[in-house]
Formats: sequence, structure tokens, C-alpha cells
Amino acid sequence: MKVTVVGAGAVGATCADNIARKELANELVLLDIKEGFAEGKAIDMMQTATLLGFDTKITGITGDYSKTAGSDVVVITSGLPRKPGMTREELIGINAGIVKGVAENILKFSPGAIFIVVSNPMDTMTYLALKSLGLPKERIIGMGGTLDSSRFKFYLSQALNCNPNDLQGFVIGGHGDTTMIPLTRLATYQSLPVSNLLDKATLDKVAADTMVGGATLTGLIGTSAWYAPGAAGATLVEAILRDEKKLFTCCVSLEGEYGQSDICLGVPVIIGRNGWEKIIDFKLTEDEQTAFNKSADAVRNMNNVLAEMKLV
Ligand SMILES: NC(=O)C1=CN([C@@H]2O[C@H](COP(=O)(O)OP(=O)(O)OC[C@H]3O[C@@H](n4cnc5c(N)ncnc54)[C@H](O)[C@@H]3O)[C@@H](O)[C@H]2O)C=CC1
Ligand SMILES: O=C([O-])CC(=O)C(=O)O
Repeated sequence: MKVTVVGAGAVGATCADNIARKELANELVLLDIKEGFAEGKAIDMMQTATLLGFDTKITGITGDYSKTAGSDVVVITSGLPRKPGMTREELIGINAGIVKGVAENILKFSPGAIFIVVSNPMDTMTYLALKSLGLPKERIIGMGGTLDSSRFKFYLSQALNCNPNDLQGFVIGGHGDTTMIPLTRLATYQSLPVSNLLDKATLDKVAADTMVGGATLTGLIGTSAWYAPGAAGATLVEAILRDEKKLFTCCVSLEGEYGQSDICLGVPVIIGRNGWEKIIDFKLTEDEQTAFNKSADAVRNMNNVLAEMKLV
């Protein structure tokens, strides 16, 4: 199997590191535009191979897409991260051009690839990839809800003082500070609804903390997070290459599901060797559906900017 990660920065390198450690691919290409940067990161990672005992061959490349040829999965992390005080949406002006160019270059050499889009604003970048590439919708996956759901379980575990691995919880909707929807009603602690264990005020705080999880880390670190984002990207690569048929929230093209069309938004999907294989209907309450529709409106406004930029 061959995987390419575009963008050898914080998220891309962490994603590649996780892919190599888990030996998800025998060939892993890390590509960046900055001269020598991906080469350096790849050599550094290869120098951990005998320490960690993995067999993946990692190659760093500056800009030469021919070296990515025949990739089964491509993870796009190229683009600017936000700084404290910014929203993800403010990145659209620079990142949209980068993501479109990268995606089109990748397609030339890997027509069969499954694309995982990470760059922000992710929901709109996923829509851009869908529209620019003209590939079957199942092969375009935006990574956001997988990370947000992991953060949701982290905050729940803090409130419950429990092991996060004993928790189930999903965040759907957009991957934005105000657009994501932690589904507190459906979260469970080993099948027991967490609402049996936490009062409403605590659950509301968990949801609010989850929604600004990325902004909180950006404020603390000075740039946005990478360990959990990189791990989330690698987790999706694993689910695809190992045909796991696992359930994650991912940003995918909706054609009537969850009441929305002509948009890419976070919903629960089964991930396997064909990309996203099925959308699972969580049967939202009226309030949850209202929040989902509001989230869709906000993402659609951002998607409209792509037309203004003449990118779709
Ligand atoms: N969807 C999600 O859940 C998450 C998304 N992100 C987003 O991921 C992106 C990357 O974040 P970081 O890795 O922290 O940033 P970074 O600045 O550390 O790395 C970005 C890399 O992209 C490279 N790059 C820029 N233009 C390129 C091009 N045309 N071709 C190839 N490489 C190019 C840069 O040289 C840089 O090395 C940001 O847009 C960030 O907002 C970050 C975390 C989570
Ligand atoms: O917060 C950001 O800008 C990066 C991101 O998407 C996240 O960590 O969730």
C-alpha cells in the first residue's frame, strides 16, 4: 500500500509518523512545497525505524508529484494554520488555492486515490475537493468530526473522572467553533447514557468546551494543535487500508441525508476500503436537526466564497 501526506508541517508530519509506526503502508511519501522540509522530516522519521521497529519506507519530496504516483490514500494537510484569536474560516483566502492545486496535482498521478482533506476551513475545503476533482463522492473524506468526537470524549472523561476509552460519543455538523454539534443525548459510558451521570449544566459545559477545543489549544500553543489531528488522520487511513468498516464522524457529500444537499458536512459514516461506504442515520431530535441545519447554513455561506474566488 502507498500513502501520500501533503504538507510536512505539524499535522502532516504527525499523521505520517502515526502511519509509519502502525505500518499501515509499505510506502509513505511526505510532500511539501518548502525546499528540503519534507526530505528532512522523512529522514528524521526514518531514523526512528530501528528504534521503533517499523518497516514503512518514508520518502520526503519537494513539489515533485510524480513521486506520489499510485497512492492508495492521500491526506491533504497543506495550508496555513490559524493563530490565537482567528477562526478557521479566516484561512479560506489562502488555503482554498493551495488545496485545489494540491488535489489536482495528486489526481494526475493517483487517479484511484481516496482523499482525506484536513486543511481548514475543512468542510469547505472538502467541498472544494469534491467539486474540483469530479471523483465519486465516496472517495472524498473530510477529517474533523473524528477529532472533535475524540475531544468530546476527553472532556466527558474529565467530567466523569473515567477512562475515555469507556466512552462513546459523536460530534456531527461543521468543524467550526460555532458549527459543531456534540450529541450529548447519545453519549454513553459503557452503554449507560452520560445524562444519567452528569447534570445538564455539566453536560452543557462539556459540549461548549468541545466546540472550542481547537481554539483553546491554539490559545495555549500559539498555533493550532497537531497530535490529535495527526492521529485522527492516521486513524482514518487505517480504517480505509484495513477495510475496518468502523463508524466515524466524517465530512462527506450529502444528497438529501440529514435533510441537506449540495454540501459536505460531518455525519456518522462507515469507513472501509472504498472510502466512506454508508451514512448512518442517528435520527436526530427536532432541536438537533435545527442545529444541524444552522450549521449547514454557515458552511454553505463559506462554500459560496469559493464561487466568489472563482474556484468552483
Ligand atoms: N481538520 C482538522 O481537524 C484540522 C485541520 N488543521 C489544519 O491543517 C492545516 C495544517 O496545519 P499545520 O500542520 O499545523 O500547519 P503547518 O504550517 O505546520 O504545516 C503546513 C505545511 O503546508 C505546507 N504547504 C503550504 N502550501 C503548500 C503547497 N502548495 N504544497 C505543499 N505543501 C504546502 C507548508 O510549507 C507547511 O509545511 C491547517 O490549515 C490547519 O488549520 C489542523 C488541525 C486539525
Ligand atoms: O483549531 C484549529 O484551527 C485546527 C483544528 O481544526 C483543530 O485543532 O480542531
